[in-house]
Amino acid sequence: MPAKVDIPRKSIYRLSIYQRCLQRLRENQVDTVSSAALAKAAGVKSTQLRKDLAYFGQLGTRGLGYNVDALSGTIGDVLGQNKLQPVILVGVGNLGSALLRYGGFRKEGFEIAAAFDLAPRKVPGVNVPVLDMADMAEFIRRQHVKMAILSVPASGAQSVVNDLVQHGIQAILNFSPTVLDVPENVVVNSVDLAVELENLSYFIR
Ligand SMILES: NC(=O)c1ccc[n+]([C@@H]2O[C@H](COP(=O)([O-])OP(=O)(O)OC[C@H]3O[C@@H](n4cnc5c(N)ncnc54)[C@H](O)[C@@H]3O)[C@@H](O)[C@H]2O)c1
Repeated sequence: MPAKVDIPRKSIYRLSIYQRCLQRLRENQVDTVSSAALAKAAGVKSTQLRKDLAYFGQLGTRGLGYNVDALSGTIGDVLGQNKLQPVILVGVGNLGSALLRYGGFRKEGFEIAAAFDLAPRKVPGVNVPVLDMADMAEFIRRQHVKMAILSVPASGAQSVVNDLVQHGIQAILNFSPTVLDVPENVVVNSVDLAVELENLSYFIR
C-alpha cells in the first residue's frame, strides 16, 4: 500500500461513500458487486471508482466484480474503522453538546472518549465525561488519541489547536469559523454549514 500522502484526499472521501454503499449491499445480502453498479450507487464514474480502489491493490476480479465483504473490510482497514478510534471533543456548548448526544459515531468506528471545556458541565443523558482543559494533555497521551473535534468559539480556536497539536493530535474536525494554522503533518477538515447553505442558495436563484 503506498504511503497515505500519495492518495488524494478526495479519494479518501469517496472511500467513505463506497463503504456506505457496501454496507447497504451487505444489509441486502448481496455478495458481489460489479464496479459499474458500485460506481452508480456511489454517484461516480466507474473509471474513478477503479482508480480510487487501485491505490490499495488488486481488489476485484475481472468479470466477477468485487466481493462485498472483502472490499468493505479492506476499506474499513484503510479508514481505520475496524477498531474503535478514540476522538476527543473540545468546546461543549450548543454544538458540542449536540454532537455528544449523537450516538451514531460508534457504528462508524469512532468513539468520543472525552470532551473538554473551560467550564466543564455534564451533558444530561450523555455518558461521555466532560473534563477540564487542564486534564486534556494527559488524556491525549494516556489514551493515544489522534483525532479531535473542535467546537469552541473562533476567538479561542487557534490556541486550543496549538495545545492539541503539541500533545499529539494529528487530525482535527473543525467547526470554528476560522482558518487554523497547523504544522504540515496535521490534517484539518473544516465544516461550515453557512458556506454550504450559501452554495445551495446560489442554485435556487
Ligand atoms: N461549522 C458550522 O457549521 C457551525 C455551526 C454552529 C456553530 N459553529 C461554531 O461552533 C462553535 C461553537 O458554537 P456554539 O453555539 O456551540 O457556542 P457556545 O458558546 O454554545 O459553546 C462554546 C463552548 O466552548 C467553550 N470554550 C470557549 N473557549 C474555550 C477554550 N479556549 N477552550 C475550551 N473551551 C472553550 C465554552 O465554555 C462553551 O462551552 C462556534 O465557533 C460556532 O461559530 C459552527
